[in-house]
Amino acid sequence: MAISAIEQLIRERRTIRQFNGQTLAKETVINLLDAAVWAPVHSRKEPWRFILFMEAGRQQFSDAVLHTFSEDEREKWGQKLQLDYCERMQAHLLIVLEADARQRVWEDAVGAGSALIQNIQLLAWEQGIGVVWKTNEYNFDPDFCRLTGVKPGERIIGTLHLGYFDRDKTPKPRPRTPVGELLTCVTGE
Ligand SMILES: Cc1cc2nc3c(=O)[nH]c(=O)nc-3n(C[C@H](O)[C@H](O)[C@H](O)COP(=O)(O)O)c2cc1C
Repeated sequence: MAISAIEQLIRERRTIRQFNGQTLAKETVINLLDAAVWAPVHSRKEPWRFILFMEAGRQQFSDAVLHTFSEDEREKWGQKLQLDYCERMQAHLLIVLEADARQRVWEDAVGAGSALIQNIQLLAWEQGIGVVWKTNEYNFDPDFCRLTGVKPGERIIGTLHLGYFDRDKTPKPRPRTPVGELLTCVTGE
């Protein structure tokens, strides 16, 4: 049986960590976000906001990451970071949620935010744009938050790096467990 376009997209999408530096337009990223917000949300108020670093603004993001590094790490990784974050990657997008001490409210917000992130990843992939979704330690660093404009009371649930990539360098998929090994099916028979 032929698979649908959306199934193919879901199966083919891969996390991209190596970008080729081809210019990505700001409008393209905004259009991705504009569609991605149609993710399911279990609250009256959408729980998210976004901080986007592109073009010369990438330097601010890169500097904020560098700020969280030790002297040794800066020495070792500084140059590569500059190349990756300010030249090869085209956009850094922070997905920010309002923190909430109530477990259910928070988990609903993270669930909705995760659905939104997958929407972005799939829509981007469809256009040949690669994405890596990162949850680095720096997401929890108050200095990093301050330097990137994340407000007190907000939490970053994902940093997305976006950009074009060379198709022939698409990573091989990590195998998934066959569903038969994961599924308990109750049919009442
Ligand atoms: C919640 C979450 C956090 C992730 N954080 C990172 C990360 O910090 N660094 C990274 O390189 N990849 C990260 N990834 C990407 C996964 O490593 C990737 O999805 C996984 O290797 C499967 O590869 P695929 O997306 O190509 O199927 C994250 C993915 C998810 C869902």
